[in-house]
Amino acid sequence: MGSRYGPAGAGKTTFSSALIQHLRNNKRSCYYINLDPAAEDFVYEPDLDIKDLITLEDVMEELHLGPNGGLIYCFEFLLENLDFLTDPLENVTEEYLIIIDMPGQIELYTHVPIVPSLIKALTKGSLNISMCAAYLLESTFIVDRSKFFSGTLSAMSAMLMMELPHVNILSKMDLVKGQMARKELKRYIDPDISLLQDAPTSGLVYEYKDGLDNGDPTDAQKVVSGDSFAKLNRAVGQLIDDFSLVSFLKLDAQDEDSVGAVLSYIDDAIQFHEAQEPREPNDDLGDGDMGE
Ligand SMILES: Nc1nc2c(ncn2[C@@H]2O[C@H](COP(=O)(O)OP(=O)(O)OP(=O)(O)O)[C@@H](O)[C@H]2O)c(=O)[nH]1
Repeated sequence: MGSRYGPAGAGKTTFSSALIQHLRNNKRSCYYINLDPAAEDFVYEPDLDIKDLITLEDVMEELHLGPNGGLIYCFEFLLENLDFLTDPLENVTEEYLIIIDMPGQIELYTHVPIVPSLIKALTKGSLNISMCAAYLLESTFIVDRSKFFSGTLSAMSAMLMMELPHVNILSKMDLVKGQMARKELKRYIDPDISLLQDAPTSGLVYEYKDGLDNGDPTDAQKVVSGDSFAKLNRAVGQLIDDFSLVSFLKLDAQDEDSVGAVLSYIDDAIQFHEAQEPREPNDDLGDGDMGE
């Protein structure tokens, strides 16, 4: 099973459609699930759509919630009604690739334990599905290095939270192809932290009295610029380098070879995961416990 997520507009739904087309062309079965309660236009109608359970529009209107609060509510509701998702999946056999298209809001993967609970429901128990997460970051972020590294950090944070085989993808490669030398592009595919160290150090960092951040910059005891940013960039770069976890696959959703290449990485990640010894369940650990 592949689950697609990443920032809004990164190309998740387009990739899902391209993947379905590719699977069809290669006579492979797939089962397409939409878990974005605000998604509307689909090239391929989902086999299962969260909107048949709950829609973001209804939640925002009836509960007077904003889009982010509404989205969290929709997912909490889904967790309370998990049969909606798990019952149909009981009948989906192993040869199917299940594609789950997820909403773009990154909060869902980094701030609240909703997605890990969902993953647990699908990977454990009678379903026992082998999952792989695919994180899409738009390649045009490359033009702004800070934005690119911020996306890289989000990918890392989500990887740690989800604890799944994970592929990171730079989407919309057709938009940057030809605009950047291959050698330069390679520095983003396997992030080269010196890119971050070279990043501009303009901007301000505020330090608050007694470390108290009341959100009001006028209270700042000391305003630091330049050097502090350079130091922060170095520390963040070191963190990314130390983990050595983040590298990107290139995707142009309009190019079938590119879609096929990404899919083969996803297949490999799933197979590799399946070949691993199943982890012993540890019932002593609560849901919030990160384990070892
Ligand atoms: N040039 C180019 N455009 C793309 C590609 N993939 C997606 N797009 C465009 O990017 C826009 C957003 O794509 P979506 O697939 O809707 O992105 P998403 O991540 O599902 O968006 P949300 O569901 O809003 O989070 C659309 O206009 C797509 O046509 C690509 O590989 N190349």
